[in-house]
Amino acid sequence: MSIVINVDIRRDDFYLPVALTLPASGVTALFGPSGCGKTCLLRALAGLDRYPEAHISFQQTVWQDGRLCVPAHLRDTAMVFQQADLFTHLDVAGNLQYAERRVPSHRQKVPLQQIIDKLGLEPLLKRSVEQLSGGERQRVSIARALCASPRLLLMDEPLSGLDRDSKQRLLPYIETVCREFSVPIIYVSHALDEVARLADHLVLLERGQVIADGPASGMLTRLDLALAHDHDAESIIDATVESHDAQFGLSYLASCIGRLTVTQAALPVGTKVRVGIAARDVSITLTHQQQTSILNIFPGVVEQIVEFNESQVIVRVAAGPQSEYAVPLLARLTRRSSETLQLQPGKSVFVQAKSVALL
Ligand SMILES: Nc1ncnc2c1ncn2[C@@H]1O[C@H](COP(=O)(O)OP(=O)(O)OP(=O)(O)O)[C@@H](O)[C@H]1O
Repeated sequence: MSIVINVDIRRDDFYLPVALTLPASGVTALFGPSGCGKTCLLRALAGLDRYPEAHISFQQTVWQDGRLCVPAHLRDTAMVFQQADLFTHLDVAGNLQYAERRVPSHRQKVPLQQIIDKLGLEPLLKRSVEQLSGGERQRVSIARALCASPRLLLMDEPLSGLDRDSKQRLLPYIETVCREFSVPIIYVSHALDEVARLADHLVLLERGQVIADGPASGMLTRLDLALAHDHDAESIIDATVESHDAQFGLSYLASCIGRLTVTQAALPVGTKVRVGIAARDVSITLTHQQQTSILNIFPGVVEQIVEFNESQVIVRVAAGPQSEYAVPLLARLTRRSSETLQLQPGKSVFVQAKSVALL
């Protein structure tokens, strides 16, 4: 099941050739700097802008094949923009009901109450739009988009107008939408922290060019891409809450590289989470250290080493139980340490993560 996009985007002197096959599940982030063409690509997918000779299909449905073009309102997509465009003359409930009424009768509707419950909107239903905070408005916008029972949700920097706290509060709701309603999301952003938290698949754009695309954990740690060279570069790991240790204020997570230890999280056992490990917080040893304060230590094998600056290198290690090194992790070390340990591709090592953060 995939989304196929073949389109040459032309806007005055801007040109972006796109040939992508994306998964029709999970969150796919379109990531890149301002002006690289993220919104243009999203609009082409939504059918808001048309380009001749394009081929766009969603699962088995062809949305455009050259001149044959399904108009935007028949593509079963819904959009959430940077600024919530809610009807100000209606209260929150009115906005949701309006969207729900517009779903064509042949389409299966997502029950409105389910959307209200999952997005925690019950206390806001009678509020006028003007009485909502920025974060609440965006939450209502997401709910309204869901009321349209879309097969694909398109989000254009939905968090960029919000402060840090509002953003942190809204992010879990976006995950909820994708998981609980099984709606794939195409998510435009130029914020690396949002992408690390949300994306399953990542499309990297630079001005007028699709640089690369692939599963997010691999893309964030590819040493030939700029993301791994960012000062705040991190590796991501999907995990499940396994148990809590109240005595020490810790939580233990099951992941495919082994058991992770994090600061105790108020999450039920079984909750799916994602953790981030900053490259600057990872060190490498040749033997499994026993007498150390570090709790997160995993075996791995060095895949690649590149220069970060004149004194530091970035090492990409495939970590996990031997014979199935599954997860790429980045470590930023001094060049001197790398030479002292004689690190080279293929060498077996242990990665030690000083800090593992729930995203
Ligand atoms: N309607 C238009 N007419 C002419 N040029 C346009 C039009 N829309 C976009 N462009 C140009 O296309 C390029 C890509 O724009 P786009 O909005 O897709 O970038 P973006 O990556 O979404 O940027 P941002 O993160 O700032 O929103 C830019 O150079 C922009 O000026």
